[in-house]
Amino acid sequence: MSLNDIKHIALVLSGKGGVGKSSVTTQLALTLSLQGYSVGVLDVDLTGPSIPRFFGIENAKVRQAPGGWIPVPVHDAQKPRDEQSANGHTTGDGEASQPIGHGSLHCMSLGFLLANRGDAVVWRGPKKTAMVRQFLSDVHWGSLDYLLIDTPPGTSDEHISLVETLLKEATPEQQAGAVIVTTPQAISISDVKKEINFCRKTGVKILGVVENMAGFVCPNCSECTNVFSKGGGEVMAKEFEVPFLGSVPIDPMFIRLIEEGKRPVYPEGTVIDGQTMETNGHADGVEDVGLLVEKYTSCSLYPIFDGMVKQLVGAIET
Ligand SMILES: Nc1ncnc2c1ncn2[C@@H]1O[C@H](COP(=O)(O)OP(=O)(O)OP(=O)(O)O)[C@@H](O)[C@H]1O
Ligand code: SF4
Repeated sequence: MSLNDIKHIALVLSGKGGVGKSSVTTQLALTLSLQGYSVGVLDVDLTGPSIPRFFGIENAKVRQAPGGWIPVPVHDAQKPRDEQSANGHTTGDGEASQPIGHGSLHCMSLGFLLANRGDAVVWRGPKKTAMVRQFLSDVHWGSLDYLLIDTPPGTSDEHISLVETLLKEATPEQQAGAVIVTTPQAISISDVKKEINFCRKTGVKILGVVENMAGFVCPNCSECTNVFSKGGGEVMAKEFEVPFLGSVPIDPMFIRLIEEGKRPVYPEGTVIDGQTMETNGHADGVEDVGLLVEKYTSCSLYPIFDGMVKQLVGAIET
């Protein structure tokens, strides 16, 4: 089975669309890999598979091997985790880790297989469930520390059967639990209450709640203004006795990071601003991993996710 060599599998859930579930999945995955873990991202958000776009690999082609699909590499490991000193990449309390090496990051998404982006939206429940089952059995992930699964937003019966399908394929030891993403607006908060009930009904452990789009980071002075009331996620997490993982503001730089996410294709040895671009060949041609990591770690959201990931890893691995 393709999930055999995966240590921990975590779901990313949201009660409604557009709250930043895919963004949070992308950032958790990038941060985990920058902390040295080998990571896979499975995008089963069949209503709008956006993860390939967020990683800048939407034109990648999935390779078919004799028993299944080969996931698309976002980047390969630069330095295996066991070569990093135990605390060597931590700069101190509250400071983000310095990425002195990183683990591998691979992605599989329905988006790679659809000829037409709107195709999956009109599928009926059983077809979606069959597709998810195939994703779980036919992708060659190899050995992974973490597999993050970006799920479709909602708590309908269809979602319950989808999550049940996911859980059936993983052993209880592999099932780390779910991260719930919300925004500070009341409607989204009430949706997250449904999501908590959903997890309790399906037997999924809740790893914690992330409050996304809590405030706006000014691109001129980096001041963070709370556009909507902030803190609802934390209050609600307390009320339901689930961990609160943190608040993430809107940072326009993150949007640029995605819009400019398409990695330029440099011929070997191209020099830009006095720097020779490093290249490595992948399914989508040649990609510049250094640029992706550099852009990501310079965004104001990176230290927030760095702290969040340490909290999550602590909760999962202890
Ligand atoms: N913290 C943030 N700062 C800046 N932009 C953000 C942030 N979070 C999300 N966005 C932007 O908001 C938009 C919606 O985010 P995203 O696609 O992650 O939401 P979603 O909940 O996965 O949506 P869907 O349900 O459609 O899959 C994206 O364009 C994303 O770039
Ligand atoms: S936060 Fe300050 S610098 Fe930024 S837009 Fe507002 S007034 Fe201008």
